[in-house]
Amino acid sequence: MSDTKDAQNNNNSNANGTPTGRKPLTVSGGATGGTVKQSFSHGRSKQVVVETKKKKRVVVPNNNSRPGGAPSKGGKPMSAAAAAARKLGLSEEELRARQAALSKRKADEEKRKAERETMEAAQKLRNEKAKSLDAEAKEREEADERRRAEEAARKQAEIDAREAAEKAALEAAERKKSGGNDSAKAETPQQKREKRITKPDKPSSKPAEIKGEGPPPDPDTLSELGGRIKKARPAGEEQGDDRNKPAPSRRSQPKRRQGKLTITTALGADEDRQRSLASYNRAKQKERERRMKMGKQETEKQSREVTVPETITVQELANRMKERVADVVKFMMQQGEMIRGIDTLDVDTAELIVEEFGHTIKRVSESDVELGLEGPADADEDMKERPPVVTIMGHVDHGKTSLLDALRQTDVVGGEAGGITQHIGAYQVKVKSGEKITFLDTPGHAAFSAMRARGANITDIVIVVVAVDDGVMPQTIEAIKHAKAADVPIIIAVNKMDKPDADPTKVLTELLQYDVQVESMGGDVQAIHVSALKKTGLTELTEAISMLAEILELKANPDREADGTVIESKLDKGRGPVATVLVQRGTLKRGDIVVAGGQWGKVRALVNERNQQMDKAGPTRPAEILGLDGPPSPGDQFVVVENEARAREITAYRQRMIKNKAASAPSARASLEHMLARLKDGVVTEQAKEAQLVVKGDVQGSIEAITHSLETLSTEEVRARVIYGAVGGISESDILLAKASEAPIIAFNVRANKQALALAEKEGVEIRYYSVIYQLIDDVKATLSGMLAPERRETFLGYAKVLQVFDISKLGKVAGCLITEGIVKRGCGVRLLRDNIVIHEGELSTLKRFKDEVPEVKSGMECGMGFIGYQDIKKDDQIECFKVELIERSLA
Ligand SMILES: Nc1nc2c(ncn2[C@@H]2O[C@H](COP(=O)(O)OP(=O)(O)OP(=O)(O)O)[C@@H](O)[C@H]2O)c(=O)[nH]1
Repeated sequence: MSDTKDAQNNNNSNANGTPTGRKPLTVSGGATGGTVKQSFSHGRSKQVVVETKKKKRVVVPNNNSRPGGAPSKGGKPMSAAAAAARKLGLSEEELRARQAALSKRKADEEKRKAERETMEAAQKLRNEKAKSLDAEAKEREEADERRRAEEAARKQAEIDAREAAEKAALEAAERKKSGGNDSAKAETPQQKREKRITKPDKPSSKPAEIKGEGPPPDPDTLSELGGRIKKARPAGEEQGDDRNKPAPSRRSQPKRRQGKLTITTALGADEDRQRSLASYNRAKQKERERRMKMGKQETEKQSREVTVPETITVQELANRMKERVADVVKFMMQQGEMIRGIDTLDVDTAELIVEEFGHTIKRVSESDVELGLEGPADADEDMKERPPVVTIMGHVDHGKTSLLDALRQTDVVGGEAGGITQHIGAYQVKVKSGEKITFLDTPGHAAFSAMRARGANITDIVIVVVAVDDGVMPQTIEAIKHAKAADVPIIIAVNKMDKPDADPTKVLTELLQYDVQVESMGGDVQAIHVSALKKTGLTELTEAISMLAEILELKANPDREADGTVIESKLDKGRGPVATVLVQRGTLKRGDIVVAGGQWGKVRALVNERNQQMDKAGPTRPAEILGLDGPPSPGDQFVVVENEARAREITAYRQRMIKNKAASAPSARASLEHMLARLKDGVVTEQAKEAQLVVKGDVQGSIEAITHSLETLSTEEVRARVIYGAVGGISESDILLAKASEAPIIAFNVRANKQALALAEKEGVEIRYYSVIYQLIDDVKATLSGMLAPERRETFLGYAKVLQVFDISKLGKVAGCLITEGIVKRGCGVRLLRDNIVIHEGELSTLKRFKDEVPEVKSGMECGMGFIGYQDIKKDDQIECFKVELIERSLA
């Protein structure tokens, strides 16, 4: 390896002649090459090519040698840059590059700095701008606050000034009254000032006047005006009246500068403001009171014509006057009357109030709502023929129902449409001649007489059915009376003519007694012999009806709003309230708004006796109507009205009337008049016992019949009263009502629903079910009999004479007696007689023979007798002993 070293040494000396002690590094790159002879053992050698790689040179600062160690060309002196570069151990280019880089960096830094400064300046500018905006907003706010405060103060000043004016005016008036003209002349300057201040018409200018004219108000005036005149100043300032503007007070000046009005300053620090707002409220209140007092004089107030019925609530009256209820109540309080909004006023009191509030009253009757309900009368030319309405009456079992059934079958339409299927209280048949007849299907029992009477009133013809075998009976006579009272012509139907030995002449002769003279006997009453069973004489009967109808010239105007009468009503489970009505005038149409008694509704459906839907029903057409809000009462009038509002108004009035009637009913019984009447009749004045009942029935007619029958059961001692009677099944509300009144429920052909049953069981309400009216009446009769006070029957037992009176510590006074007559029994009734005068009546407490209590003591024996709660027994007193029995009574 020594060869290699040599070669290197050669290379070193060749490249650089300077003795550096180490091999100089060459700048010029690239590999330098050469060959070396390499000797091996055994004398062998080899030429080896040596390649030298250029290495990176490490620059030592104080090393002056250049890379490669080459001196400058030609030995010329180096430039300053070169020297510097050399000094740094860099080439001139490197130095220049380095310097350029340095100067570039410096320039960049300066540029960035400049940018930063610009941005900072812009930010600063923005901040300043925002600050100034904030300040402006603040200023604006402060200005607004100030304006508001000044406005409030100005308003306050106006109010104060007005008050002062009123006061001054009042005082002036008083002075005028008391002192006449002299006092007016002797007006003090202060009064004059006050007058000026309170000029009423220009309130806005008043504060200015206060300051602008005359001397400042003296302290007395200020105190009279509540010291508020001073506050008018800000208003004057606002108006720009600077002439007499006082120098702003020191107090107010800094406040303005303080800027924004805070809650603290408003509530605490600013006493002026607080006082001002409070007094503003007071002034407002005063103003209201003044308006209330001087309501009549208010020029802007509208005077109204107030419609007032006989009674009106305070609330309603206030509404109609367009006044506040509180004002009306206040006014009445001033009159010494404490009333509330819900209280009812009579028309005279209402008039007083109405006039006080500056209105005029128009007195009306409450029933005026019904005015014009029936519509105008029909003109003759509008009248058209209508079918007759026929009612069948007669005595029980004379064949009314059978005859109605037979007549129903005469209907020629019936065959085609399946016949009359519904029992709806009224139906129309078309007889062979093509004429129509409407029959009212009224039951014949006496209990239904009230309904029958109504039937007679709406009917054109009455058919009195008399069974040929039975003749004229009480209800036959009643039927004739009803028909005559209603001035309705009669047709006599002598029924059961199929019976053997039928003698109609006997019946017709009998009728003469009741002022019914048939044609065959020279009268004008038609008598037809019929057999409902055999269906004979029916054509003759319908012909007689048609003939009579022709004579009666029955007409009605079909082209108008319908009205008529309710024949029957019920609460149908599926269909709701259903009313059978008979149209008497006009034509009832589906969709019409109908008022029927206290109920109203829109006719949802019209159904005929064949259960067919109809679009309309003309005069004397019976129809069931659906859509009412409740079942009306039989006999109620129905009428078609123009709109729902009218319907509501009328029904509300009618319901009120019904309620009033119900409310006044019990008090009428307990009235003085009633009591006097009873005394006159020699009736005992003891309060009658009352059996209260809740009646639920299938149809309204049954309810009426039951109520009527029960009323007839009542005596002076006991009375049955139906507190509630309604159509429909028994509901929970019925049970609750019955429970509240401790009344049993009478269910006629109706049942209770599941919930009602459970409730009845829970509440212990008794429900009695009936389907026969007689049974119901008998049951109630038995109940009433039970309520009758039992008869007290007294039986004489014996007499005892007091021989001696003992005072026994535990028993009190005990009389040692001798039984002079009859027998004395333990616990019997006793009367203590002294000189034949009854001084005590009571019961025996003890009856002893010697020391033992005994059940009885007979005549001639001695015994000890003590009285319950009575001690005043004396020697020689007589004791009458008697037995009392209570005997049950029953209604006749
Ligand atoms: N022989 C005969 N019996 C008749 C005739 N009409 C009715 N009856 C019978 O008389 C009885 C009573 O008949 P109804 O039609 O129920 O008599 P009503 O007047 O309607 O009876 P109430 O509804 O209870 O008032 C029944 O048994 C009928 O069969 C008739 O023309 N001839």
